[in-house]
Amino acid sequence: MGFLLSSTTSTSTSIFHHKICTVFISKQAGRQGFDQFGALTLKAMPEEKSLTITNGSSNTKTPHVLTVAGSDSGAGAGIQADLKACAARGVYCSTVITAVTAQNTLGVQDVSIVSEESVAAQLKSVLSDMRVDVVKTGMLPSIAMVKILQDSLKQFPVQVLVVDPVMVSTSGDVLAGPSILDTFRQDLLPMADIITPNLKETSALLGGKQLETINDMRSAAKSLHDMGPRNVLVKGGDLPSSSDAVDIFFDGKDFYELRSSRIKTRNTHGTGCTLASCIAAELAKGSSMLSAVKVAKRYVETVLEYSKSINIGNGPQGPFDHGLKLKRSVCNPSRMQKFDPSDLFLYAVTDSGMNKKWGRSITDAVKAAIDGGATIVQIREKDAETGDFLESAKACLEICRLNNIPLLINDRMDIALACDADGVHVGQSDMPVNTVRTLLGPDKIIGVSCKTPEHALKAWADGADYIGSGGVFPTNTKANNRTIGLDGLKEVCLASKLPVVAIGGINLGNAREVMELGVVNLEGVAVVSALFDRECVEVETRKLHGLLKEAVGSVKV
Ligand SMILES: Nc1ncnc2c1ncn2[C@@H]1O[C@H](COP(=O)(O)OP(=O)(O)O)[C@@H](O)[C@H]1O
Ligand SMILES: Cc1ncc(COP(=O)(O)O)c(N)n1
Ligand SMILES: [Mg+2]
Repeated sequence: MGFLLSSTTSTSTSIFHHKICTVFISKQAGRQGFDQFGALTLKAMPEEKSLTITNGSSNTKTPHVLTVAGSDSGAGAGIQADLKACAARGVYCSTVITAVTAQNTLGVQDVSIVSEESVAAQLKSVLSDMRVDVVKTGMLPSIAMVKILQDSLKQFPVQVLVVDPVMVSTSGDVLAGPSILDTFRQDLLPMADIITPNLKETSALLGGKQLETINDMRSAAKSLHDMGPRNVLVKGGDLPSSSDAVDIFFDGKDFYELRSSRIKTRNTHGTGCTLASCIAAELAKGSSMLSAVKVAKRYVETVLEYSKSINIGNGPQGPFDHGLKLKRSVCNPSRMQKFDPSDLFLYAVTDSGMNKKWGRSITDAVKAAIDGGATIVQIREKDAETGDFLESAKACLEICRLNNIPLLINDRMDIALACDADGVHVGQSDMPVNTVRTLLGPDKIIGVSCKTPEHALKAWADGADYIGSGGVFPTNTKANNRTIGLDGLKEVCLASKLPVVAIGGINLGNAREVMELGVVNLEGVAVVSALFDRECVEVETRKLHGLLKEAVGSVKV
């Protein structure tokens, strides 16, 4: 994905742009950094006009955008897009609904305008109580609503106003008629810190001006700026002559050409609302205007690319996936069922050293363990490089998913997230369990190594799903690992509110003793050497599986 920004002064005659990866070029000198989408950026510079939000105690303030817009029943645009965009960008979003539209991927079927009293009351409710940083407007379907907004903001001022002068949807349907134009020009635009019209809206605001080239967009941005807004972003999503998606940003002094690749997709319904909300969200977080616009554009490009093949509705214009989650659950379904403690019955933990010693790949090792009856797999690659570890994890995950066996990653939460593994197993000195739970979310499996009843109780309180307790017997796999013995294991099991898997030196010779401890929450054994430091993993796993079944007299499918 390329994305380029170039800057020229308003007096310069030509816009220059260099399509070199993701480097932004500015005539102004500034510090370089990377934004959250990986693009090299120029940090806000002293001379750059900044709309930085100053919230006294800004460290503890939750950034808050209020969107004043119409509802879209198809949830691709309008209020629904604004809520999703703000959520995706980590900003709280409250809502004032100005109209209820019946919309889908075919277009707009009905518009019902909310009463002026209700809009005024909604504005008052939110603005009088909640500390709103940025107000973002979308569909304002009547002159009265613009006036109400103006009055409300006089009574309850906010620091920034982002105006998306919605008039025509991407589908071409009219959402605010031409009678509103004078009010937009005279009242709304002068209040705005930034306006974000699309080409049709730009043309309408300028009395029907033809817009066919990037130069036309540039002069239009200047004309709109003359109407009073502090900044103008003319969006070129619909510019037919351009193979890239080019927007022109003008701050009254400099023009910036924001260029990204044009994603080939039908799923562009709501791009305008999303862009404006994302700008508002970044401003609420304290960004300067130019950085906010750059991040928002990159966000739109990223979500369009990610969502290009999702399939919602039968019409020509589909919505996209603000949260970057839908495709994963459709194309790469994770194990949908919840964690089942009986999965811990025969827990195979890989060891890169042993696989190397026996000349087998990690995927062969995992496959053999599953064929022999392993009921859960953990990949433990202490020495692997991150890139190699990720590739191994992805390959093992494919095998595990085919066999409906959960795959956990030892310690490396980043690897688990990157490959969408079923969970992680952490030790006492790894990332704290409550942090792992926050980062992995409620659905992933988290296991913790515990040696004491105190560890076990903490694991439960912190949100783990199971504990691994040991080393039960002496083992070579872990240096300096205190052995707790069968008594220690039993003590931990009795204290634990979570299911337990025993670990440490367990093999065909002692597994029976472990399973016969007679504590209900001891679900199984985790094994490294007894499976992987052997010539034939499948045979060893099968033998251990048989022995465990005999020991508990139950069958694990
Ligand atoms: N196919 C696309 N690929 C990449 N970016 C796009 C695409 N379509 C629109 N955009 C971007 O989405 C944003 C919204 O633009 P636009 O579609 O022109 O506005 P609106 O949705 O209000 O009609 C702009 O930043 C534009 O460049
Ligand atoms: C309620 C509502 N507000 C705004 C738009 C503009 O949508 P788009 O971003 O597709 O131009 C819309 N279609 N519906
Ligand atoms: Mg659009």
